[in-house]
This record gives sequence, structure tokens and C-alpha cells, in this order.
Amino acid sequence: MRYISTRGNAPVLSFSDVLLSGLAEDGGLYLPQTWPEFSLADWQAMRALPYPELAARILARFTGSDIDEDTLKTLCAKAYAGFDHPAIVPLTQVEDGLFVQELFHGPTLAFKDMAMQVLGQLFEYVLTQRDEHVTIVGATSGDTGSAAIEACRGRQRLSVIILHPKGRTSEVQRRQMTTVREPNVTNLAVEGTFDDCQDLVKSLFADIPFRQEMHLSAVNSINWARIAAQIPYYVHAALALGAPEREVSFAVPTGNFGNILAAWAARKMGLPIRQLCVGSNRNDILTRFLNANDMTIKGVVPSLSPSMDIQVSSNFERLLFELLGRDATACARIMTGFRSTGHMDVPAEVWENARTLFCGLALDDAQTEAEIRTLHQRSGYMADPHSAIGIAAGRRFRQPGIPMVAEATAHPAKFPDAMVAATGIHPALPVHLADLFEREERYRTVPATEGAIKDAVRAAVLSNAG
Ligand SMILES: Cc1ncc(COP(=O)(O)O)c(C=O)c1O
Ligand SMILES: N[C@@H](CCOP(=O)(O)O)C(=O)O
Repeated sequence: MRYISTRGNAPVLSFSDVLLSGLAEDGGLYLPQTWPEFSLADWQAMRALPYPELAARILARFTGSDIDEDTLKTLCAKAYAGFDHPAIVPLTQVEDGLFVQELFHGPTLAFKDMAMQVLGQLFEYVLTQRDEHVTIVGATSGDTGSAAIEACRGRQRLSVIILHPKGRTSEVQRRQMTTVREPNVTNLAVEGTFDDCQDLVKSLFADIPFRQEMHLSAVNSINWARIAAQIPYYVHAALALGAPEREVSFAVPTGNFGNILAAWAARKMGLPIRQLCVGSNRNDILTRFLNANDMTIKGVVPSLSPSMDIQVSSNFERLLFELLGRDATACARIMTGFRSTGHMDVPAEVWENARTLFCGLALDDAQTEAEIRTLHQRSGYMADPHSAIGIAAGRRFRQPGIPMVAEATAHPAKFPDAMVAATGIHPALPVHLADLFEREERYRTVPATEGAIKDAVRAAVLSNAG
């Protein structure tokens, strides 16, 4: 299996090289050169598999000859061993035809663990084989950071540096990152938004000499391995609800567009998915696009669902590339225009094509709070603000006879203030995080400049080497 860049001007790489390099050298994102497909019988055979084996079966199509399915089985078994639910990704019916799939049973209580725990294993495996070390630089709006730190902490072959937007995550989210003591972990509180953090990470990758000198790698969903490891839970839910003989729809609270892109990839591989519904908060660039072909950047505004306070959804580029018929030149032109003008000029036929599958609903904070409250009153289900947005989108677009699965992406205990305001209940943190507020924090505040981040990365790499 080989991978190509959405901008057409970077080397074609194998899975392991894509894993280690993260972003393509031309600024584009890697995608499989050809999409693997599963037959009806292949899907049916997966129904009987425990989740880690299902994940290994799907990932094996993406790793190709770099990592075989048996090795992946071992790595996935280790990755999911620490999850606190026997089903790993339990599915619950909350309303007629509306299901919730919980993706937050990993160590950091958000869906990021689903892929990040696998990535930790993959990095360890590939770096040991090659006897190499990499420096992971990641941007987070709240959840990717702690999941990456948890997956990489204490690993000799990895240094991890995480940029979070200062004051814009929940306190639980910040403490989950900043109270980790292992010396290979560095936290930077950036004076800016998540988009600033993500841009800074990309600018470090664009400086090829710096990237090579520091052996940079990525754990954000710009890294294809993240998306690949997010595909299996869509397959798991769909098979549980009657696929491949029956269609299923998904509603996904969306920010960087990585999670829903994984569902799109599952469909590309033959999973019968009818609809993909984007849920947004007030940072509603994606729903404005879907509803009116308006992809114009407005300032990022803080919301009750801080992990989705994003305006530049990196993975949209992968969908755009596909909808343009894999025309990398057109994709590069549109993406460059977007970054210079703040407006993405999506051809009308591409927009119409996107709308045949995707739909979008945006909720403001008052609507999000009302959704959490009513859902709790009606069904007893406690959804965190992100998941609540997905559930609202799922209800809005559900079609008769087609099960709708809303992805629950975070545990409510990560957002206690919103939960208390909506339900009067303060959800407890699980035992392993019960003393989170007594742990000492370690982080440095830095301006949102490339120079400041480069200095911090150099310092972290030097101190780890010494
Ligand atoms: C809890 C939660 N829900 C939803 C999202 C949005 O997911 P994506 O960025 O993959 O669209 C995020 C952040 O990525 C998140 O942390
Ligand atoms: N919501 C994310 C933002 C980064 O998303 P990613 O999937 O690209 O890592 C977060 O919580 O950090």
C-alpha cells in the first residue's frame, strides 16, 4: 500500500513512512493511492471479531507489507487492554432509531484514545525496527493533547510537545496534559486559538531543514494513521446494526473533520452508509459550507464544546481532493487560495456532490445546554456538550428505517461546568483521575510565533537527548 499527497508534489510513501512523517512535504495530506475494499463476505466475517481483532483486520489493509495482520492483532490488543468497558465502543439506543456509540472509554476519556493508543504502539514498533527517535509536535483544542501524551509518555524513542490554546480548554482537559511528569512530555500554552496552534505546527513541518533536523512527526489527524485507526468503530457499529445487509447513518460532532472523514473512508471501502451528519457549535464553518457553500473563516469563538472551537478543518482537504476527482493541482490551488483569502472557492458541482452524503447542523451554547438537559430528562443519558451536538444532529436528520448512530466523543466529567448547568449533576472523574486537581501542573506560556515554538521544540529535544 502506497500513499500520495493531496497536493501532488511530495514523495509517494509507504504506511510506516507516512506514520513517521505526518504531513506531506508539499503541505498536503497523505491518502491511500487506491482505496482498499471489502466484499460482502469480508464484512460478514468481521461481525464475529472482538474489537481489537476487527481493528487489526481493517488496519492491515492500510499497512500493507509494512506490518502484517498478526502483528497488528498484538498491537491492537495492547492498545485496547486498558479500556474500562468490555465492549470498548458500547452502543446504546437513546431514542427510537437513534443510537449512541461511546468512544470515551480509554484512559483520557475522549475518542482520541481510540486511535492514539494504537498510534503509540505503532510508533514503538516501527521506531524499534528502524532504531530511530522522533519528535512529535501536536496541536490540541483539548483532547488530542492528553491522548497523545498518554500514548507516548515514558517512551524512549519519542519526545512529545503539545501546543494548547491558553485558557481555551476545560480545566480537566488542561490538567490531564500538564500534570504528566515524564520528561519526554512538554506542554506549551500558546497565546492564541487552536487554529493558531495548528498553523504553527504546520509551519514547523513546512520548514524542511528544521523538520529533518528535529525528526518531526505528527499525531494530529493530519497523520493518516490517525484516520485509519478511527475507521474500525464505524464498522463495528454498522455491523451491530445490520450492515452489510442494511444501511446505517452516522452523526458526528465535528471540528478538524478527522472523525467524520474516517466514516467516509469506511463507506469508500464498501460499508453501506446512507448519511454522514456533521454537528457543529458556533464555529460553524462546516455547516455553513454544507448548507450554503459558504466556507469563510470567521474568528474562533469559545463555546461549551471547546474541543470543536476550530475554523480551519484540516481533513476537509482530503475530502476535497476526492470530490475533485483526485485533481491535486486544483486541490492545491483551492487550499492555497483559502489560506490567503480566508474563503474557500469550492466548485458548485463539488458542493452539490458533498451534499448528497453530508448534512450539517450547528447548535449555539443555549441549544447545546438544552439538548443535554432534555436528553437527560427524557432518557437518563448524560451526554457531554460535544456528544450532545452530535445527538441533536442525528435526531434532526434521522430517516425512517435507517438506524442513526451518534458518536459520543467525550466523557461528561471532562466538562463539569456545562454538565452542572444543564442537569445539576457533577459527573465524577474515574478513579485513575480522582486526584487530578491535587496534582502539580507543568507548562510554559509562549507567544503564537514560529520562532517561540521552534525554540521550545529545540530545547525539549536537547533536554531529552541529555
Ligand atoms: C470531544 C471531541 N468531540 C469532537 C471533536 C471533533 O472531532 P474532529 O476534529 O475529528 O472533527 C473533538 C476534537 O477533535 C473532540 O475532542
Ligand atoms: N479537537 C481536537 C483538535 C485536534 O484534532 P485532531 O483530531 O486533528 O488531532 C483536540 O481535542 O485537540
